[in-house]
Amino acid sequence: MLLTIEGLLSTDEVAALRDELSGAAWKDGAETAGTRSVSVKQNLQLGVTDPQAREWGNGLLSKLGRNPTFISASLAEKIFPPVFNLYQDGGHYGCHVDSALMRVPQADITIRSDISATIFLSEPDEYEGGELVVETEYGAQEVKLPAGDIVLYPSNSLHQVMPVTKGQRICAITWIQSAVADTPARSMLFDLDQSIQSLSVGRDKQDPDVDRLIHVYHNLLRRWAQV
Ligand SMILES: O=C(O)CCC(=O)C(=O)O
Ligand SMILES: [Fe+2]
Repeated sequence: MLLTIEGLLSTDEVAALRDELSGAAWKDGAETAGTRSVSVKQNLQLGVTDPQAREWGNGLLSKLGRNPTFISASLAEKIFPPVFNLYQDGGHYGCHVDSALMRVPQADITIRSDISATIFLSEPDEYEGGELVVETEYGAQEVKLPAGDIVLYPSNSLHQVMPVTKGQRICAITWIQSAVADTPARSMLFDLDQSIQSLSVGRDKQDPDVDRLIHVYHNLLRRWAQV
């Protein structure tokens, strides 16, 4: 499931974050690449060990934690502290799948990456190239979203960031361990939840049909969730 959520951050929130990031001490992203992906990764990064990045990342985590679509789609159990990426001068990230297990530095936590997420912090007209290309069961999909939007995709999908040939592409990325690791199961739960939400509108609070669907939702979640 490849899902985009519009307006996770408002225009003002993006502007404030961009302002802070403009003075940040960016590091070579190759330092944090896995042994194989190091050969395909060319960007600048602000990692979890940077106290300021940690603080800005926490701001993003609280936005995610309050977004109903994100909550319903991800069923997040654990979220990796967001990392900030900057691509420029041909910077790119070649085709890869994300590492399955990610240890959170300075914390005794390991996260299994079920879902990968990119929060776009540059407007599409600020840079050329830089599309996030994700292989899906229906073929490759190119993603280049307005600043403040987020895309979620399964971490086991092959994906790449095309070279940024002009301007700068700044984004935040994170990985989510979901209570439901299986993508098709999680996707069905999301569809069911979305339908329950829209069917509930204008109906009695105790509508028996909506109630039955809610019971089905929870009983499927009980069957599939691992916590
Ligand atoms: O910048 C992006 O949109 C994704 C980057 C990526 O795939 C990664 O850092 O693993
Ligand atoms: Fe990736």
